Amino acid sequence: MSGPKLTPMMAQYQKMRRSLPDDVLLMYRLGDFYEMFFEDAQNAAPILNVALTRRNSIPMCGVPYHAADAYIAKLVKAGKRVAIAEQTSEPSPGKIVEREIARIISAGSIIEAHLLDDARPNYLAAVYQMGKKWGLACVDHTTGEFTVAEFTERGPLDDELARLTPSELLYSDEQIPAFGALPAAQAYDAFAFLPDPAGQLLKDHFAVQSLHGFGCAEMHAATGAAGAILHYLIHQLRRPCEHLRSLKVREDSHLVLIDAASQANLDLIDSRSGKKHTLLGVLDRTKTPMGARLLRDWILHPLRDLAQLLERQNFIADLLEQPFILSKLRESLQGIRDVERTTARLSQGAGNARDLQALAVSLSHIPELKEDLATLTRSGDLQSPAQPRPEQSSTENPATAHGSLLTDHSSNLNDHTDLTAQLTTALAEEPPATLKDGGLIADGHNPELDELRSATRDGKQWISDLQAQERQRTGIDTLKIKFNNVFGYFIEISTAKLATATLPDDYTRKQTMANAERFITPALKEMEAKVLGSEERAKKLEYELFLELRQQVCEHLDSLQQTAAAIARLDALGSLAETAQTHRHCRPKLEASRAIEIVNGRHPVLEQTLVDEKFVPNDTAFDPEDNLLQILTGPNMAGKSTYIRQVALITLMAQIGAYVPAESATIGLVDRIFCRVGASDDLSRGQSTFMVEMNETALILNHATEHSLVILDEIGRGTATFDGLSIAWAVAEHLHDEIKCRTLFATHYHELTDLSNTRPAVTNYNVAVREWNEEIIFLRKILPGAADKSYGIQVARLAGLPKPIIERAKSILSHLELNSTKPDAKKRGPKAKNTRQNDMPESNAPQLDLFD
Ligand SMILES: Nc1ncnc2c1ncn2[C@@H]1O[C@H](COP(=O)(O)OP(=O)(O)OP(=O)(O)O)[C@@H](O)[C@H]1O
Repeated sequence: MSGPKLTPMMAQYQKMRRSLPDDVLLMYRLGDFYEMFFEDAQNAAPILNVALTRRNSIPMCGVPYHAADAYIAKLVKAGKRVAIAEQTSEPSPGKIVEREIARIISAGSIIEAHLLDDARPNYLAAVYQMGKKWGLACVDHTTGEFTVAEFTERGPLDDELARLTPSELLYSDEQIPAFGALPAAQAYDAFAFLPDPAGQLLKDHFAVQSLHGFGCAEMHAATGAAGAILHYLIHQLRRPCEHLRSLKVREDSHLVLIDAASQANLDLIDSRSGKKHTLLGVLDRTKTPMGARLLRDWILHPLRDLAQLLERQNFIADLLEQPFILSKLRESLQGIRDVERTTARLSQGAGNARDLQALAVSLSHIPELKEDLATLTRSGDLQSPAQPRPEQSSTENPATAHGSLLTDHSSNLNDHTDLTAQLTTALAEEPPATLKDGGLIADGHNPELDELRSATRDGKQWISDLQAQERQRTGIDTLKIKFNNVFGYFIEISTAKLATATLPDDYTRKQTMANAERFITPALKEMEAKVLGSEERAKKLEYELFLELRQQVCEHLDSLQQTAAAIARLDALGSLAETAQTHRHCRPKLEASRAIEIVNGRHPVLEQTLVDEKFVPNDTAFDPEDNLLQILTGPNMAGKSTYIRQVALITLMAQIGAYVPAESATIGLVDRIFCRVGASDDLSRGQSTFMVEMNETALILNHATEHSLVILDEIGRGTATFDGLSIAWAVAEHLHDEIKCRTLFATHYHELTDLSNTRPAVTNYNVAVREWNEEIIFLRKILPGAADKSYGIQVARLAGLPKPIIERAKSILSHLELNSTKPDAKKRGPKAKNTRQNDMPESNAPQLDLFD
């Protein structure tokens, strides 16, 4: 940056700027403003919508410091990282004010509540590849959650990233080809990822001899990533990391794996039609942000572990048996704020008195929660534990399952009575958001503060009494005592009154206004010094007392984190119980089998959002011996996709421990759920409809096991009919013969129904419709057997296709049916031919010989 000679201040700026990575914007405190210069100013001004000016030909822009948060938020949302340089010395003549970078704010490390979504975590992740291992580490800096995982294939790593959707993703700057294209990816110093320095940094941070205690001593790829995150937070972003207390290994062998495409296809947490139309939208009745985040995590990470699932189910059952306790528990939770994020913020030296107050309010509800749990335990004990509940699996021990989660909750809920009392008595009723302007601490908490406050009050009273005295002394009845920031207190007399009055000798003229004159007296200034002095001292003292209180909170960091986690679990389970109660969900029987039996199952989301129609329930039965691959045919719009997704969602809900929308259900636990639906382009990755479809199908064929559940909605439609049908046929055969997984296959290829003739465990189903006066009536009922017709043209008419087109289509259809060589073609409907002729196809090529 050549140009005019730099002032000492600009030289200081340049030095600081050079110490930062190029893409970090530097906001540099200058009095009441944060200023940006050079390219930073040019980049930031349009994002912030502020004027770009020039001084000595240096481009600059600035924002007032008191409104900086909103501006920083805009920059972070625009994907920028922002360094904040604060003044660290008082201005003094002839000396340049010293400045230091206080912190760097980046999307993955923000802790400011207004920049965050309460209901979702905010992850900073790192990935690292070592040979055939992919390591992943993930920190939620807002809560202190720190996890690691390792993968032996790249696909599951990408799936987990899709679930976590980190706001920022670090990768080694030597591994750009592997990770550079991932969303939010950012290269970071390769050295920080090396197992030795990374492991050492982790050990130093957690003050442990080895990482064995965390179960990840041998996970070098993952701990490399974890070490790099810590390095980045501490050394580059300069963030306090006290609240990162342990490392947790995410074991995917305990989880039902759901790949990124299936997650999207099942509308688990996001959907194009909004949150209301997602599974999370239906299940989330949580009362606290912690509960909301946990429930979201459960939906993305269903469990395979029967014991854990039964624990969750039993707890929900207990709550449902005691509806009074359920509503009491939820009422208590209502009063609890984000203990997890508040504690994390306070432990990082951030947060204000309102955070302390929110914490105190939250903690004050813990005794009620504990009481609710105690009542549940007592009522649980009254029911004979020797009698398993009818819905329970025979493999469980009901007494243990009932007790352990309750005991767990109770013992992890620490009521922190002393801390709560201390905070409640110390804090003012309505403290401000600022820290240094006073008003934080309640009267009666600190004698010195009380004295200073009363001195201020007395002084102010003296000053206000002075007005009456001075009016009497001068005979001017309009004389006023006023205050401003420049002169402090002064006496103001209108020019008109002055003309006729004689002022006392101790009046000194201070300022002449258009219609008035301002004066001071030694007595007034003396009292002013006392008032302002004590006010200043009081503010300082309040700030110190606040820091003391914050420090006390930090001393309870571990137990507060533990309490927050227990609240989150109670809230998530309470929410599932409430949903079960409201929507008449039933407790599914869980077992380690390959069966699924659902009576009168409903689609959890659609049944809540249907407006004109009533949802029609349907049964499902999978049996490993003779009903493993179900082929579902039926007209467009009949309800095929809804039905097959409903089965996947019920299975998934059962495996987060929730109740399910059915009259009864038995779910043989699945290890993975695959859901491939419809054809969609992935233009952003430059893939055609057909390629996306085949990629997803390949993923299923390569990864499904006999314990998986596979939902296929139309495969092979993105290519020529014969090719598509052949692929669909071969896929179905492979799933049935080789993988032997439970599969629901919705298709318009009616030919596929012939598979049931040669395969023992293939069963055909169709969605019932009725024809009436050329109209089609959807009955939404799944019946055994193949569909007899497609009704495509009727549905097209319902959709509003012009009449001439419909008529023409009908005549083409009857011609096609007549010309088809397949004996039962007429019964089954049209078989489009792979032809480019404009008029009727002439060819008589047999369609199904391929498979006969
Ligand atoms: N069981 C049901 N009860 C009530 N309405 C239903 C039911 N199933 C589906 N519907 C309604 O029918 C609409 C179409 O359902 P769906 O998309 O499942 O049909 P489809 O057979 O898969 O159609 P296509 O073959 O064209 O993809 C849904 O949006 C819903 O409004």
